[in-house]
Amino acid sequence: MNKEMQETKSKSLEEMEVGNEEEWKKEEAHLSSCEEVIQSNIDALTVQVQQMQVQTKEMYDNYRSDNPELHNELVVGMDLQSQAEKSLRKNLLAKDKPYFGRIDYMEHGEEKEFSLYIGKNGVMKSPSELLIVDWRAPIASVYYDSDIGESSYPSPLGETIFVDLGLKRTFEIRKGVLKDFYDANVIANDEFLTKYLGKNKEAVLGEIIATIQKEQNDIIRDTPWHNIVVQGVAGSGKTTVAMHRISYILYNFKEKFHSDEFYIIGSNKMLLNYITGVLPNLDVHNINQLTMQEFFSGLIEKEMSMKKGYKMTDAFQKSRSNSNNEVEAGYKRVKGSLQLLKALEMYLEQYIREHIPMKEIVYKGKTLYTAEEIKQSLQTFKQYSYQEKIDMMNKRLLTKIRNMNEMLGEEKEVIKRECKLYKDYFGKKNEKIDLYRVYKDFLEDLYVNYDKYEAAGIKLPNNTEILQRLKDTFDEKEIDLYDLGLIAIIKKALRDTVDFQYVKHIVVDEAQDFGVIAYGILKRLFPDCTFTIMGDVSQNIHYDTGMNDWKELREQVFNPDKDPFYTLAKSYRNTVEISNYASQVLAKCSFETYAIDPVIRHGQPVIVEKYQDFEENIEATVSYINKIKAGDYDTIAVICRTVEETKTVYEALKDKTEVEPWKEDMEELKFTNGVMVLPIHMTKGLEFDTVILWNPDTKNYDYTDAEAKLLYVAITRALHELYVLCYGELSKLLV
Ligand SMILES: Nc1ncnc2c1ncn2[C@@H]1O[C@H](COP(=O)(O)OP(=O)(O)OP(=O)(O)O)[C@@H](O)[C@H]1O
Repeated sequence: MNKEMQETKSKSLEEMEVGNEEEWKKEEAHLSSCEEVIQSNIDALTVQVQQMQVQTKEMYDNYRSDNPELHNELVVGMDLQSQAEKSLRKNLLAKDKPYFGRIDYMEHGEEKEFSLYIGKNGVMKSPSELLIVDWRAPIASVYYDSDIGESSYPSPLGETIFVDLGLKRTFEIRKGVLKDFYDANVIANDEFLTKYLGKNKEAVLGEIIATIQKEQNDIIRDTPWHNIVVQGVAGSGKTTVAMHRISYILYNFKEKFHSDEFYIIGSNKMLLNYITGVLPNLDVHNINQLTMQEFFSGLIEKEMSMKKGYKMTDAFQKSRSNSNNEVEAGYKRVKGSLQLLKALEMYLEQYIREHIPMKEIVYKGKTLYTAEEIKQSLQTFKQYSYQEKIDMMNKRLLTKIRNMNEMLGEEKEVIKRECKLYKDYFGKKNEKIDLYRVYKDFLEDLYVNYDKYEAAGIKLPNNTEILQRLKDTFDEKEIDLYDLGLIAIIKKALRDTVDFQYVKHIVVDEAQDFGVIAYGILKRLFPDCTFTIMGDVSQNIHYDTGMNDWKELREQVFNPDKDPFYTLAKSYRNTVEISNYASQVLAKCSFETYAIDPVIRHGQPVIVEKYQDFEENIEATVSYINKIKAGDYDTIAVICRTVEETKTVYEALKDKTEVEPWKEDMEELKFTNGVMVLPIHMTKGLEFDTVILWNPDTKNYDYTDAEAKLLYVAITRALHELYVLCYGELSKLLV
């Protein structure tokens, strides 16, 4: 929809909705009374904060570490100051747009109707009187969950409170002026959403607090005490919902969850920057955001020194995502499979058994430990690493030796000497375990002793070429994120467990792109951490390694009885025309797909054009880009199949029209307004006003499930317009 259409649309809505002049006046009066309160809060808090800053400075200047009273005063003073600053910040944020929603409701059994205004931030009129309720508060759930009539919400104490919802109103307020409002019983949901979705796209993910839908609200407000897995079609709001969920959790569970214990994991930096850009707006600060590769390598930081000469491989740089070569495909599948993790765990158990002496310890004629007791002790220290086990067992043994010698009345010197003899009995303190070496040995063992793993029920491919490829790749010092994750497993099992205690919640976006093994590894490394997993198996761009269904993750990594699985079918991003075009691609696949239910928002038809050759295709691309730029849209992507093709197209375009500069290291790319020429895998999770799909011909996209997933990703990046410009024979997936 162009700007003109948008304006006509909102005008007609205004006419429909603002019939009731009296209501309009009341709302205007309410808004200005709120604004007055907010302004007076701001004035009072500004003074308060200034005074507190002076007091805190004084306390600092007079601080003496030997005066505990002064210390306490300083701590309390700083706490009060930060609360006042926070309050001031909230009021300042509320100034231009104090609220977006209102609910009128009556609790069952009560006679009084309450009217609550809901905003991005809660604002108090006085210490005991609420002016605006925060969207994350339990009662605000009613706004998102229900239409007019019966509804309920969970009280902070966990009981369900039933209410009758009499009014649900959404406001449009700009710079403190009421522009419009809509009542839920008057305007159809899709029509209402269309107003929000027709807008141009900035190169940042937006917040949706005014229009969160019930099925999204359920996910946002689900407890952080268990894991959740969300399958949502392209554009169904997975990423947006995940960011709002973080905000919700940090607001409602502040005692238990702190932002620095939260991790957002994504597939590349550009995506991470794009999605986390919304967080400050949602009152979330100091969250960790990392690619999976960075996350794993951070856990084995010391080992990561490049002096070892290992280089990271990028599946896309090297080859196309689907593999015709059986060994290559098999290799990728093993890399992503839980079986490899199980095999490593079996190897590590064996390693520990072989390295810790298990035989009876007889000392001065007396048995200090039977072999069985040693075995049992190891069992007791199960959650500890090999090194920690050794240290604890050595300590226990030394105590026994010391006690025995003391009982025998030995001299101190003798006892010292005896203890020295046994101090490393179970193994050395700070054993220098080379984690890479252990991993290398494991891969060798897998190759040589395949039968042993098979006998233990571990299902590895019975193909020596694949096992050889596993070991050779690592020998050639090529390493990927799964290797890093497995090395982290070795670190936790053999060296120390302390580095693995500070992660409370992990959110993974585009989760389908990682093999299920990545989640197995994370769960083993952080057993007490919970996960929010967001993905769409139809968008798995690492076909052989990533996940093409959720079964294994749900059943083998998580607990399907405890950890809920959600599906999101409504798609908010694309016009109906683009969404239908994407659905047709999925319909050609053999895998089970999830139905897409687009919000009814129409745009221009998808344009599919055929050209003679590369040059003509470039000319057409330039001409469309110029036309689009002259119009209303700000973000444009030319999406190519591979990195090499992207570079060629970029080189051909750059002198003919303005495009974002090329980056050899794609991790340095930043999502900006303007024209970006990108390979498909870099567009994951992003959205653009307009997409030009570059040459989707039969050579670029075979008629396979893997290629269909790639095309589906590319097509669904477009919000308003899609141009398919091809000079080869159009891929069979698109006809
Ligand atoms: N309830 C909503 N109200 C308004 N806009 C919404 C709503 N939910 C999602 N959107 C919009 O839909 C678009 C897609 O959202 P998002 O990127 O979170 O989807 P996604 O499921 O992660 O997509 P993909 O899997 O294709 O990357 C965004 O522009 C987002 O603002």
